[in-house]
Amino acid sequence: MKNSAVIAPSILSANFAKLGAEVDEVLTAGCQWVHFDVMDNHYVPNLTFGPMICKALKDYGITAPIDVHLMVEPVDEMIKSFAAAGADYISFHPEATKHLHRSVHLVKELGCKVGLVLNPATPINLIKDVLEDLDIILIMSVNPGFGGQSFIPKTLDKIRAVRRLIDEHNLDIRLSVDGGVKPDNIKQIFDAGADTFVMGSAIFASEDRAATIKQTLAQVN
Ligand SMILES: O=C(CO)[C@H](O)[C@H](O)COP(=O)(O)O
Ligand SMILES: [Fe+2]
Repeated sequence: MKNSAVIAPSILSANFAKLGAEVDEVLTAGCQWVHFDVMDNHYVPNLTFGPMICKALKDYGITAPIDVHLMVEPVDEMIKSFAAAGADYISFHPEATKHLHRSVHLVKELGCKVGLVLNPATPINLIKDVLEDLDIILIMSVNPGFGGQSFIPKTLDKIRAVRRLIDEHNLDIRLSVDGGVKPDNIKQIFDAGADTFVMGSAIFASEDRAATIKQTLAQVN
């Protein structure tokens, strides 16, 4: 069964020089989470920000859940650092750890909710053995590493398949979609079974962010 819809703005597309204010703005306009893209120039060919910025957002007073998307390899040290920095959800790519069960349980032992991320060409089979341990599954609808890419339509099949898997096992797992989500395709993604929507450029590059967020929320509620 689907959870209530959540919009998680990806700060990858925010203006880092005024990050706190940018995050306040999109939360006030109705977004519920903050999506935090961590890239290491190793697992993906790009470099972003680390746990210090996560802690800075918490210290600034952000109380919305922080949804950390680790695009790093290996994962365990960053899991520890982000748990200490106040992350609420920590998701990582299953192929970025040698010991998937151990890394999944590390997140849980540190008191965070845990997610696994499937790239467009990563088979769902890879997460089946730990399915019941998960709080969220993040389906990448672009190849990871950059904001502002176009949604890959074929990933709608994977969203439908993961929704079936969650429902068949009667599990309470959020199904999130990340990459190229926009007001003009979100309804399709929602209908395919997603309940959590990461949006970076569509929100932060919008000339009227509040209107874009309102228009987006109206389609998933
Ligand atoms: O994980 C990501 C990239 O690897 C980002 O979360 C994602 O691309 C969001 O940005 P946009 O909505 O602009 O596609
Ligand atoms: Fe992401």
